[in-house]
Amino acid sequence: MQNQLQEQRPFAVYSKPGSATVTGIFQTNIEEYYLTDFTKQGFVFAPFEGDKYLFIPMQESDVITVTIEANGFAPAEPQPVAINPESKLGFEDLVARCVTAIKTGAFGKLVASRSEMAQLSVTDITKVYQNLLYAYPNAFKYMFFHPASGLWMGATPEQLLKAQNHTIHTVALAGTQLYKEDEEAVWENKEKEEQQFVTDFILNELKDYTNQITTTQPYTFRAGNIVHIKTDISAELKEASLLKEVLQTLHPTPAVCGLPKTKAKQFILDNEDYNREYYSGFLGELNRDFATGKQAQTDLFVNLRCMKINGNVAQLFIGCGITKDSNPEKEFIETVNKSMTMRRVL
Ligand SMILES: C=C(O[C@H]1C=CC=C(C(=O)O)[C@@H]1O)C(=O)O
Repeated sequence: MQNQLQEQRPFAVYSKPGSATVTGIFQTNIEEYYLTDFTKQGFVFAPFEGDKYLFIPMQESDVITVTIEANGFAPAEPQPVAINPESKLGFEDLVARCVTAIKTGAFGKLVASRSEMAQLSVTDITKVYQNLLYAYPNAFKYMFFHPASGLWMGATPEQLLKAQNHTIHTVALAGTQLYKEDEEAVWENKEKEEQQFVTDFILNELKDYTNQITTTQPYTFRAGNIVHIKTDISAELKEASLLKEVLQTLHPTPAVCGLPKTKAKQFILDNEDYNREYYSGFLGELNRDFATGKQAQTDLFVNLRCMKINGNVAQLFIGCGITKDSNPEKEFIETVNKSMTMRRVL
């Protein structure tokens, strides 16, 4: 990884939820590749906005898979975050604007986000990635570098799309509360309704491209120090060649953008005062499982609980779903809670 960084060659290192292995795809040249042909095999890193998807093609890369050695790393509880009053007010104002827009009836839901800076306490970034690996076994943990994007890391709980030949799998994720040991999460009707809304949207979007759609019951799903409501959704693609269409239908998901999707995206671009870049984009394997070498396997995740690292400073990206009942201050606190996912490993 250090070599790739020094020579400015793209790479992706990642470990899937529940997996005991880490896979690395190391591009052997410094070319900038973008995804144009969705039948190609490689690793994709897509932004929130636009269709310039960074791509590390398999043919131009060395692939290594290693087993994670147990080390017993226990993430420390981070120091309380010093809250910047200006960014708190700015975010609360954004949430208030979202609520007003939702109340006009134009949106069912919007996702407001912000970024904040944090100092790294270690100089070796591979150590930060190791911490992520040990701290979040059930997330998709990655480190990605490309000269066009810079260095990113994250531990995301949200699958965008898993495809094995014709069978696809996605999730509807919404609702957030702090994880409490030995206590079952109790969800308010408002949160259950919001999550059902997301499930219904996905089912409706998939119906043109798929048959035999099945869903699980909504269940509580832990992601580090917080929990969400999740429904697993599976379906059969009418044709394998529809992968691109399905992907573009699902991205950006209601968990990171809002409903209706196109209008919500424009609202975000007009109202957020920073550039999301690759936060709330997506990333992962396209048409190949690199650990096993199996083809026709796609495994993509939404880029959440992530950060961009520059020297010893990390830019953390965090957002939350806003509905007509949202309270701006509570939503700000939720972003602080979510930021702990990253702060605990820095
Ligand atoms: C947008 C984020 O989380 C999403 C995923 C799950 C639950 C969410 C929520 O309850 O607001 C968010 O929609 C983020 O972590 O930046």
